[in-house]
Amino acid sequence: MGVQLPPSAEPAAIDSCFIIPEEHRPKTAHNEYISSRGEEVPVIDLEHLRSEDDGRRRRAIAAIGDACEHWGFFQVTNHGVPPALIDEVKAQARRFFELPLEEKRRVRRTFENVYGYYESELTKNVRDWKELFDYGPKPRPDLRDDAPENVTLDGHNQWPEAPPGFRATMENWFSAMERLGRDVLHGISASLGLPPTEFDPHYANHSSFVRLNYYRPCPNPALTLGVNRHYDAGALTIVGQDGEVGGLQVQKGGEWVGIEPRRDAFVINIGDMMQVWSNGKYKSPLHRVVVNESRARFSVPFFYNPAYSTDVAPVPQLLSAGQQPAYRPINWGDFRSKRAKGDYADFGEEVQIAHYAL
Ligand SMILES: O=C(O)CCC(=O)C(=O)O
Ligand SMILES: [Fe+2]
Repeated sequence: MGVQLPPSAEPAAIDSCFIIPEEHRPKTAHNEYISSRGEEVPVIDLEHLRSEDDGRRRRAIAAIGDACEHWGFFQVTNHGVPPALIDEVKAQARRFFELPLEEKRRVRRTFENVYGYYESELTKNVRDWKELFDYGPKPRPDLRDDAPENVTLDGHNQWPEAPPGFRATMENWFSAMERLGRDVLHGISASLGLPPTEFDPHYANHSSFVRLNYYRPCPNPALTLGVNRHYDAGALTIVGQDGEVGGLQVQKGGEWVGIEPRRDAFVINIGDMMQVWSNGKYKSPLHRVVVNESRARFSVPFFYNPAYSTDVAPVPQLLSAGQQPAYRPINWGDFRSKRAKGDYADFGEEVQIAHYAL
């Protein structure tokens, strides 16, 4: 006798534009955070980086190096970002994403201006199960957002009228992320055996931006992804995670491992440009976001990237005598614009750093 499933056990239908090919569908749930080998993404106390105690500082730097080599991901605690600001950003983002669609579309991003609201980002040419809002630096805060001085290669910031105070909160957040980005970058640089300030000259006119991500509950999370598998193109990403709802996963040893959401931590991952600078010692990790049936998830990555004019190449001091660089120089602005095109439409294979390997 056949077993009759109750109707509620039938998988719910979702629009086909969100459905990803069978072999890339998620098998690891949003709330699994330990690998089959019992490993977890390392957590590093940033306080130790500021310590007067040499031994402590060296151990923290070594832990960063180890995490960058073996995971490409780590979490940082004692990061110095005020908890009240973190709560405010989450509350403002939630208020914004809960606005009616027509309201959000008033600040919709366009092909010419990547900043603003977007509800249909494509990663690997499938639609991601999420909404986002991007904004970037404002070199001249005293001038209008669309003044020529504030228009970059990416466009200019567009701010919604509601919720009240949204813009001020997000501008404070940008400054807090610049400070944290610099601290983490110094730690990573030191972990490579370089002066902590090695990369600072490339950051005078940095091209960093903030993304607010909102992942609604999904009736069939097994068929889709919040963000499909990808490498971050830039140097360094700092992710403020939803303190409760997990979903971010990194691939390690052929297995997808979830990153535990912690209220007291930021998630750091390195990107393609750091892989090139380190001559492949540090690996830009493949990662993705899975969604779930019952709870919305919020995240706020800060992509801490060098100036667009930067030619990124393996740092010569990291090459031992006679060793050849593994990559030819990559102009960051050029690489970024090629990669970004894949966000809008199917332009065929996305540009990857493998194309620059020597
Ligand atoms: O939502 C997250 O935790 C991370 C999203 C992500 O990987 C990205 O936006 O590049
Ligand atoms: Fe990412």
